[in-house]
Amino acid sequence: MTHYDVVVLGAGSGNTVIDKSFAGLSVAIVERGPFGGTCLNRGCIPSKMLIRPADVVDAAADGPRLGARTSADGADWDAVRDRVFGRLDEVSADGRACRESLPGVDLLSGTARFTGPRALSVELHDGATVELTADQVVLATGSRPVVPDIDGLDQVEHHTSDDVMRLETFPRRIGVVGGGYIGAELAHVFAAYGATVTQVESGEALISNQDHDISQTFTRIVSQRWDVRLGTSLERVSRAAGGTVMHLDDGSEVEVDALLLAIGRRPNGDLLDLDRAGVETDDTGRILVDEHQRTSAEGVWALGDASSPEPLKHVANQDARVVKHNLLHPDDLRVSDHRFVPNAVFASPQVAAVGLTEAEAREQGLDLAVARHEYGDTAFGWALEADDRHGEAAGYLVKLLADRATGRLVGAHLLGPQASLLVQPLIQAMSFDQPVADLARGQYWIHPALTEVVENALLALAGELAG
Ligand SMILES: Cc1cc2nc3c(=O)[nH]c(=O)nc-3n(C[C@H](O)[C@H](O)[C@H](O)COP(=O)(O)OP(=O)(O)OC[C@H]3O[C@@H](n4cnc5c(N)ncnc54)[C@H](O)[C@@H]3O)c2cc1C
Ligand SMILES: NC(=O)c1ccc[n+]([C@@H]2O[C@H](COP(=O)([O-])OP(=O)(O)OC[C@H]3O[C@@H](n4cnc5c(N)ncnc54)[C@H](O)[C@@H]3O)[C@@H](O)[C@H]2O)c1
Repeated sequence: MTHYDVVVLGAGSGNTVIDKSFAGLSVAIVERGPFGGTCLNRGCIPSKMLIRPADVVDAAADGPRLGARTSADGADWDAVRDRVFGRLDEVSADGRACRESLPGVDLLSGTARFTGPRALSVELHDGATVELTADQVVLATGSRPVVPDIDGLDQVEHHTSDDVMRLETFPRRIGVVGGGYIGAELAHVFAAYGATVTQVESGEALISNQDHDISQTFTRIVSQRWDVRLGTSLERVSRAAGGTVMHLDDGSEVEVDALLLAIGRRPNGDLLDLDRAGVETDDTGRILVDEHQRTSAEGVWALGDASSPEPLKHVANQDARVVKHNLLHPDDLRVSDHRFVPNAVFASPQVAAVGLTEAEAREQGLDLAVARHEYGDTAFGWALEADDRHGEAAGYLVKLLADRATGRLVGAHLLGPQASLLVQPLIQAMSFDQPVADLARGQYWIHPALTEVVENALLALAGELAG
C-alpha cells in the first residue's frame, strides 16, 4: 500500500492540476489511456484540425461565386489524417515523457477504482495491481461516447468519435447518427472531403440545444449539403456485401461504408465504484460537486466532464484551475464560476452562444428585449454573401437578448463565419456586467470588420431597451 498526498485520476485536464507548486508533496496521476485525455487525442483538437481542411475545401468550392478561379475536389484523407495524428500523437508522447521526468510525481498507466474512502486499487497495463491511499483524490475521469442498443450493431463495424477520425480508409458513404455537436462537426468534415453523408437525428432539428432560430437556420443550411433525416431513428443495422445497411424507423434503408454513432456522452464515474468512496452522483452518473468542486466525500474533488453539466474543455480547464488552488489553499477556497459558459459548434456555418436561449429567458419570465442583425446587412457581410452557394440569403445572423429590468445581455447567439470569435466581446460583457448601451456605444468598432455585425446587433438592442 502506497500513500500519497494527492492522487489524480485522469491525465486530461487532471494533468494540468499538478505543477511545480506541488513540489514537496507526493503525487500520483493515474491514466488508463493515451496521455492528454479526450481533447488532445480524440476530441476538440483533432476534430478542429480535420475541420480546417474541410473549410478550405468549402471556400475553394465557393470561389467561382466571387469570381475567383478555384475549384474543389474533396481531400486526401490519408494525408489529412496523418498530418493530424502525426502531430498529436507526438504531443501526447512528449507530454507523457515530460510528466514522467518530473520529480515527485508518479505516472501510473492503468485503470483505477475505489476500494474505500480515499483508497484505490490500480490495475496497471503491465498486469500488476497496486493499492493506493491518499489525503486528497481528484476525479478527472471524463466521459465516453454513448453507444445505443440497436439491433444488429454487434454484427457490423461501427464507430464513435473515439476512432472515426483515425479511419484507415476514407468512407465514400457515411451514416452519422446524432445531430448534436459531434454529428454536426464531423458531417461537415466528411461531406466537404467528398463523402455522401446521411445524418439521422431523432429530434426535429440539428444542434437543438441552441436557440431555436439558430438551430432551425443551421438545419436549413446544412440540409442543402447532405441528406438530413429529422425525427428519425436507426431501428436496426445489417451487413451488406458493400458495407452496412441502416434500417430507419420510417421504413427506409440506407447503405453506407461507415457508421458513426454520435448520440451523446456519459460520465465515466460509473466505472469507479464511487459508492465505496462515499462519492455521490446524480441520476445521469455525473459526480455531484459543490461550488468549490468538492464531492460529497471528504478530500475528494471532481472536475470536467466527470462532474460538469456542460462537458466542454474550457469548463474542464476552469474547474482544474479551481481544484488546483483549493488543494493548495484549504483555508482560502475559490469558487467555480459557471455563470456564463459559452459554446461553439465548428461546423459550416459556425455557431456560437453564451447565456440563455430565447425560450429559456421567456420561461424564466424575463422582460425581454430581442434584437437580430444579419451578416448580410454589414459591409463585410457583403464580401461574404457570395459564401452562400445556394443563391439564397445566407441567413447568417447575430441574435441578442437583454433583460429590460437591468439593461444587461442575458443571451447571445451567432450563426455564420467566425461566430466563435465574434461572440467573445459578448461573453466579456456578461462576465463583467457591462450595460448593453455602453458596450454598443462606449468603444470603437473597426470598420469594415465583421465585428460590425455585433456592433449593429448591440445598437439595435440598445434601441429596443431605450424604446
Ligand atoms: C469529438 C469531440 C470534439 C470536441 N470538441 C470540443 C470543442 O471543440 N470544444 C470544447 O470545449 N470541447 C470539446 N469537446 C469536449 C472536450 O473534449 C471535453 O469536455 C474535455 O476533453 C473533458 O476533459 P476532462 O479532463 O474532463 O476529461 P478527459 O479529457 O476525457 O480526461 C479523462 C481521462 O481520464 C482517464 N480515465 C477515465 N477513467 C479512468 C480510470 N478509472 N482510471 C484511470 N484513468 C481513467 C481517461 O482515459 C481520460 O484520459 C469535444 C469532445 C469530443 C469527443
Ligand atoms: N465544439 C464543441 O464544443 C464540441 C464538439 C464536439 C463534442 N463536444 C462535446 O461532446 C458532447 C457529446 O457530443 P454529441 O454530439 O455526441 O452529443 P449531443 O448531446 O451534442 O448530441 C446528441 C444528438 O443525438 C441525438 N440523438 C440521441 N439519441 C439518438 C438516436 N437514437 N438516434 C438519432 N439521434 C439521436 C440527440 O437528439 C442530439 O441531437 C457534447 O455535449 C459536447 O459537450 C463539444
